[in-house]
Amino acid sequence: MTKVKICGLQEIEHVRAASEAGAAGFVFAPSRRKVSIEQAARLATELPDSVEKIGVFVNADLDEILEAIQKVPLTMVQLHGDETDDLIRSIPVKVIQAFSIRDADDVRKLEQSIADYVLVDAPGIQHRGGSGRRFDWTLLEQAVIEPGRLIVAGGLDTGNVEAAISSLAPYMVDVSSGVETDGKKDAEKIKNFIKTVKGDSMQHTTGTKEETGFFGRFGGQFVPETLMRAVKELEAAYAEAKEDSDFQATYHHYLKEYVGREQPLTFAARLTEAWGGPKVYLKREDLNHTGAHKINNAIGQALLAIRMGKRKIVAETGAGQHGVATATICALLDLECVIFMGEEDIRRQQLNVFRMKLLGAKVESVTKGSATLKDAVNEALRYWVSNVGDTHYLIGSALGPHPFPTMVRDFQSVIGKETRKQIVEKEGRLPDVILACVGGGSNAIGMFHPFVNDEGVRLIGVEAAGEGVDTNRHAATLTKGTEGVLHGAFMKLLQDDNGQVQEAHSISAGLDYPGVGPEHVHLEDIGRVEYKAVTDDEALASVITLSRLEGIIPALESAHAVAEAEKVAAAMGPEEILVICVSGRGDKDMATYAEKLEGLA
Ligand SMILES: O=C(O)c1ccccc1NCC(=O)[C@H](O)[C@H](O)COP(=O)(O)O
Repeated sequence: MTKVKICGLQEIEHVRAASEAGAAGFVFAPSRRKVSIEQAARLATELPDSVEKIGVFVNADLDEILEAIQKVPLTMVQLHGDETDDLIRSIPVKVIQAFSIRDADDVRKLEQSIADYVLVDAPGIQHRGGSGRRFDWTLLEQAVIEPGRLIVAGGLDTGNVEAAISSLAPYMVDVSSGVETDGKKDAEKIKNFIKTVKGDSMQHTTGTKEETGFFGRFGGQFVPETLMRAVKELEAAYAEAKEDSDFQATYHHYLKEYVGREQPLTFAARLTEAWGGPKVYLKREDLNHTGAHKINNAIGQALLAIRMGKRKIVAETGAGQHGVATATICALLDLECVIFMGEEDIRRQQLNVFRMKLLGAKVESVTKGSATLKDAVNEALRYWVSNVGDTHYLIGSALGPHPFPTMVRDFQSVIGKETRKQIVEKEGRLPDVILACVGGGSNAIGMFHPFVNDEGVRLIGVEAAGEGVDTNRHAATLTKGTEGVLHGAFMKLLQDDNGQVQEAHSISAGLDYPGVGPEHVHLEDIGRVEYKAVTDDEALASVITLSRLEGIIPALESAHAVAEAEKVAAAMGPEEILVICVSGRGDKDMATYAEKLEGLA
């Protein structure tokens, strides 16, 4: 499906109108539409991650382009001048090279372009682009250029864009003048242009229909009638909050002042040397207040609950990290807090149980089923059904009925956004490989989401193989599971032939879950993310590796990502870059480490 770029944005209301487009353009070249880097950075915060942020330059020097990539941050760069191939090669994000089309010679020039995309435009009048004029599309009939690289611009509007698409079949259409009235952007025209191009099929471009809660075929709202009202209320409240700059500012205030963000992307020098392959970087979610990534989501949802007038929170917890994060934020914001936790996990995570109680939460022990995370989610959902009037269910992973998977992903995307900015600052380019552990999948989806459109970045999720994926004691849902409904969403899960949910096993309580977030299932389905499984023993060995080489004792969950990273690194070269998300620290796992690693540690 053809993507839309709205170019020359300068005002917040127009940026918001462009939020359903595939791309937004900021002009840094001389023009009446010119913006400063600082202005573009402010405007870009209004756009969802799914929208490409494109900087338009005319013969700018590399330093200016790099500064804008870093500060806005830009995901693509559009060059409208006489830029050299050397400059194009030095740019660490995807590049669009613009060509003015007057005759067949111009068409031959664009065929030689080394850029990722070529943009065809009418010759400028006062400036190099944004003229509002069309060029002769028939000149492109003989052009040798893959449609997947072609972007059409120049004099497009709602009246002619369908004809441009049917005659040129481009990857993207680009408009500026055609969505303006009296030389200023017009929000209605922007929305109409997007609607005209995308029509009813708008949601299919990424293979997701997030506003209806589906990622491809996965997700949805499979809940009893008694919960439907609460789920719909939450959906509407989150849709509003997401667009509300005051809500976003409050959320980011807590991330900075309370959680301690941004967290470093630490270069792991000794690990790099020991593995003898790529440069290894660690994204340090272990340094967050409360010790793991879980607090990023707990803060967002607690603020949303208050916005909805709900001052009681129910949550589930496996390893206890989400329970502690929830109890912490409830203490801070004076909310009543009930946490459901499996009896088996209470035994494994004594320290976190005490922390939750100390913070004022009520911890309810769940003895049903395997007495682990799945059973805790069941009980938390039951509690929510009975108390839905004044209680918010603060789910801890990218699971559950819509809007939970999208909402949790959005709150956790701070991990990937920071990583993206930091690696460009440190290395001037994006990494080759990123790994994160997957239980329900929240740290992984938060890390992966800002990179999903970067085809050159290999994304690897690591599940728990427990005692081996060929035994019946593992939690490798994506590797071994089959499609079905669990906890309100269509996903992959471990189930028997009668659809009965099977018990999962992992030494790590946070990965010990028989389902997985629906967006991960979709990303596996379309082949964008690879999912691997690591055994209990391999994870334990990596706890020692990271502790001894970097002085970082990881959580058992994060150690799974480290173990797979070691295997992946073996096939990589020294010029390559690998990033591991260290989702949490190992304090909570000390009893397990003392028992299992005695004699080794
Ligand atoms: O918009 C400008 O003023 C501009 C100035 C210098 C270089 C590029 C510029 N704009 C790029 C674009 O807006 C689009 O790529 C395209 O040219 C839009 O064309 P149109 O819809 O005809 O305004």
